[in-house]
Amino acid sequence: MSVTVRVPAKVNVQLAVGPARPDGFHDLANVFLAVGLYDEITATPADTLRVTCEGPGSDQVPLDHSNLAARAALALAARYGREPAVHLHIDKDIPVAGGMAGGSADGAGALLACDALWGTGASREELLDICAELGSDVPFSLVGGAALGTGRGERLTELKVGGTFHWVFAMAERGLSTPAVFREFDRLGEGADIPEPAASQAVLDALASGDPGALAVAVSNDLQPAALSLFPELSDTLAAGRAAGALAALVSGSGPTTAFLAGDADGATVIAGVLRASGTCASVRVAEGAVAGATVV
Ligand SMILES: C[C@@](CO)(OP(=O)(O)O)[C@H](O)COP(=O)(O)OP(=O)(O)OC[C@H]1O[C@@H](n2ccc(N)nc2=O)[C@H](O)[C@@H]1O
Ligand SMILES: Nc1ncnc2c1ncn2[C@@H]1O[C@H](COP(=O)(O)OP(=O)(O)O)[C@@H](O)[C@H]1O
Repeated sequence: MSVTVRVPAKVNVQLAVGPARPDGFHDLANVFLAVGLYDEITATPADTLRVTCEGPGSDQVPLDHSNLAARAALALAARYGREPAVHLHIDKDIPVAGGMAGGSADGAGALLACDALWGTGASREELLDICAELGSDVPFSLVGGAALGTGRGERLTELKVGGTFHWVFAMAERGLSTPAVFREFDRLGEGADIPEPAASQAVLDALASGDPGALAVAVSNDLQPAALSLFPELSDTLAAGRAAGALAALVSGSGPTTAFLAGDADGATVIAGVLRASGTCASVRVAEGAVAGATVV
């Protein structure tokens, strides 16, 4: 018997970053939107814990116990006093090290898959606790939809979404390390008075109304200058998407994936075509949001 779980990627429609905390993390006001690019995680009984991965970028995914899927299985097994005897296979479609929470998706997916396979019956709260131990973005991968993440992003408040938003994502030739982007944020802000992060009412209202024009003027990403500083070529991708008619163009989270908001599905197709022909990115995908979080299929 096997259990397969499908988990979406995310884009941050607001990412407000506070000063570095004593523990090295940053307080955030992180407005997540789950979008329809998916990893699938299949859990099958096995003699010992084993991870395999296929799909674009899978050669950059660790297959040892540092993999977030393996860490999720180990955490659940430890909590329920059982052996983590499971083969976790990741079918990857979320760009690796792309700022779209692919590793987090695999962590949340493996947790849900093992819970179902082992009949653990963990409560939603327990699963969310384990997710928060695994990483700041992992709880959102479980929940999906749209949510405001506070603290380091792990404390979630679900948000209303009043319509479908059409996105285009441009994948870069190489990845960016999330800790490196936060370090660059600190370096760029040295000596400045960085305010405590707060959710933007304009972003929350735009999500609730489902109006892409309103969302386009409200989106923001405090990590964008740091990502552009480490990866200046991303400015060309952003410019190409804007010229193609994107209502908004921004770096997704810590990058380097760039995200383009379209007015409708046809607009997204046009933007995707222009970006593909622009030579400013490695590949291009179209996806809608909000979509559901980790789901057993
Ligand atoms: C920036 C965001 C935006 O959603 O995601 P990505 O764009 O990378 O996917 C997240 O905050 C990333 O979350 P996640 O990838 O789970 O990060 P974690 O494993 O918890 O932390 C990795 C490292 O990022 C930095 N970090 C992360 C979260 C946070 N609030 N403050 C931080 O300073 C720390 O250096 C930490 O050691
Ligand atoms: N299951 C996983 N899938 C992808 N990367 C993983 C996974 N587990 C651990 N990692 C590590 O996490 C790093 C960040 O990857 P990822 O989560 O895809 O990007 P991001 O944090 O930018 O959204 C990778 O470079 C890789 O070393």
